Amino acid sequence: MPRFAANLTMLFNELPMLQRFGAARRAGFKGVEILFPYDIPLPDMRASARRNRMEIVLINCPPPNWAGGPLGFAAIPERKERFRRDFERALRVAEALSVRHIHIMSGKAEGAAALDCFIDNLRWAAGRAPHAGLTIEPINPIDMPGYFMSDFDLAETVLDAVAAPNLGLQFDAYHAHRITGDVIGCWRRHGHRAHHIQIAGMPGRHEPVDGEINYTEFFQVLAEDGYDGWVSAEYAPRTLTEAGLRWLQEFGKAQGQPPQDGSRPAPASRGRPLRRRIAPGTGS
Ligand SMILES: O=C(O)C(=O)[C@H](O)CO
Ligand SMILES: [Mg+2]
Repeated sequence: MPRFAANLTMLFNELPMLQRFGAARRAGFKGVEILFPYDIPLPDMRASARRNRMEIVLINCPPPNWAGGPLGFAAIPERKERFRRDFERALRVAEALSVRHIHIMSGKAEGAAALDCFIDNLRWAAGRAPHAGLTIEPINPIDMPGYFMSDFDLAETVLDAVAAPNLGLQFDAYHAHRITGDVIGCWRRHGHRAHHIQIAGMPGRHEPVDGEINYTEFFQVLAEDGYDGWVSAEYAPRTLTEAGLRWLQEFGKAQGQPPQDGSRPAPASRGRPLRRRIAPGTGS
């Protein structure tokens, strides 16, 4: 049964960040994502998460600069040092907040050198923090032109090349729709690699209701596949967040029975909260 998380960078932004943890708990979420955890004192975030018994499920490395700035550095050969510095910072935050996944953003790049660089950086990160859950996420080229990690088959190539158990696919159904036009088909091809799921409606990236993506069917397929990881709401509320949360009650109940015949690939590891402090440079 999926557990639902709220992306606090996009939801409840009627409130200051530290008050959003409580609002998410009261709304029925069990966890949160924070794309920009770098400008809030860690003790305050840790206290707010603990007070509301909310797991921090995902943070970004680095925060996406939606104001037209860089969107990560992991696939940019001449920015390797910057990527590794960003990752060390993200790892410190993830350890301090017991975060389950660090989403590594590729940045804008293209070609074989970018692919080699991305694979090399991910191998380094997976070895630097073997107990950290790491994800890569295909992001559609309409919303993010030039972004390197823009395709699910490319993500599979990278995941196969890195072959690290703590590196998985971040399956954003909104991007899957914009890239392939077939969320269910994309899930059937790639979902067994998914360590984390995000959802949003189309058009407009609002609440996951109505619109072009059939989330009732998607959640039924997740139930049949026995997906037991997190599903995070990463959307822009049409009005106040609370006014658009009917879907959470609806989908929180929708459950099927996973097939007993093993006809679907076993779900990949879904990661776990990062608890062990890993001495710098030891990889252990
Ligand atoms: O853009 C998305 O869908 C993401 O999940 C990134 O982490 C934030 O840009
Ligand atoms: Mg996403």
